[in-house]
Amino acid sequence: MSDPTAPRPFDDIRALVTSRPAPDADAIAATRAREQDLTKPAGSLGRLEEIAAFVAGWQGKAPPEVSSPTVAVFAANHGVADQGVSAFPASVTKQMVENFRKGGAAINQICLTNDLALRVFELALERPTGDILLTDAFDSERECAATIAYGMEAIAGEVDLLCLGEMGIANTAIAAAVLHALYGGTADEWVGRGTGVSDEGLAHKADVVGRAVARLDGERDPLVVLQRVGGREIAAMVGAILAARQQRIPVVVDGFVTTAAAAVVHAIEPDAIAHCLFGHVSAEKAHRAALERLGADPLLDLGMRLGEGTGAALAAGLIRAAIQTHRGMSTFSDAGVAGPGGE
Ligand SMILES: O=C(O)c1ccc[n+]([C@@H]2O[C@H](COP(=O)([O-])O)[C@@H](O)[C@H]2O)c1
Ligand SMILES: Cc1cc2nc[nH]c2cc1C
Repeated sequence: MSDPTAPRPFDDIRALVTSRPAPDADAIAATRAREQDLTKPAGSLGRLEEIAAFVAGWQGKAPPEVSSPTVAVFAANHGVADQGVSAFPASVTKQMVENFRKGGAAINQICLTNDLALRVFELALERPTGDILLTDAFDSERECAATIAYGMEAIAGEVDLLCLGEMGIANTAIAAAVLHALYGGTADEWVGRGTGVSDEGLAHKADVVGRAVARLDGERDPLVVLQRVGGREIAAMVGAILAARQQRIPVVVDGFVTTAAAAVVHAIEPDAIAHCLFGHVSAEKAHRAALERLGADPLLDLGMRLGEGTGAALAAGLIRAAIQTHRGMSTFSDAGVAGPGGE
């Protein structure tokens, strides 16, 4: 028998979603008005113009400003790696974290290119979550909620644009399980090659994910799905997305695995990811289908499938350009340039 007086940590998370702030309509209107006066034909910067208004709305600031953009990478290990669902051994997660710290990974170079701060969060790598084929990932609601709360640290200090990424061998199987549990269909539809499994490996991965999700008996509560077939980096990214919303910080989501975190939040309340931009569509097979479920239109499509926040960090360069053009360009009258139909 469950104790009806026991604390329900997921209720606190649901309450946080309910109390979310809305974008600032005045800041959006002021940004759109200035955009019309800048020395270019109206609309000619395309999506960059929408991005400037989007950032202004969440920041409640016109003109919008991005001076402390940050990439947060959450690293975790997964018991399901024991089932042979990745092309790489689980030890690579920790080794890549060391590589991030020494500056030798792709994400370090993209952060240098786009002048982004990098924060790496290690989530108990020596203690993988439960193997979802056999048991729940998190032992309890409390442990899952604590990991969500830990992810809220991503925005501590000065952060005005948050790019989210992850590192975790076997986590494309975990992301596929979460999406399969939330959206139904078949496991085949949601699994892809991740780090590069063979045809045979792909069929085995689909079998493992299908059987893991079958354990749920149709359970679709997003936080329960996260607890039972999710993982620590996905839980932490859920927390980061929720905390950023409370602080009105726009978020840039990375690839397939990060999108699974956004999908959990969206399944609680679709509007709760309204402050998120989607950096790219990954080459992981089911990423496009997941983005469609979220109504997301990714900024880039470069055939990347790395994770680490690389797609989000590349897109942050575009977002920086959107803000810089909006802030720095002259108006027609200041520059002495004739406006449409003018002298
Ligand atoms: O997010 C993506 O789009 C993505 C697609 C393929 C691979 N990954 C990365 O590769 C790792 C997971 O792949 P796997 O094959 O071990 O499940 C993990 O570290 C992810 O960051 C990430
Ligand atoms: C080498 C390597 C780097 C990664 N970065 C993100 N996921 C990764 C997986 C592997 C295997």
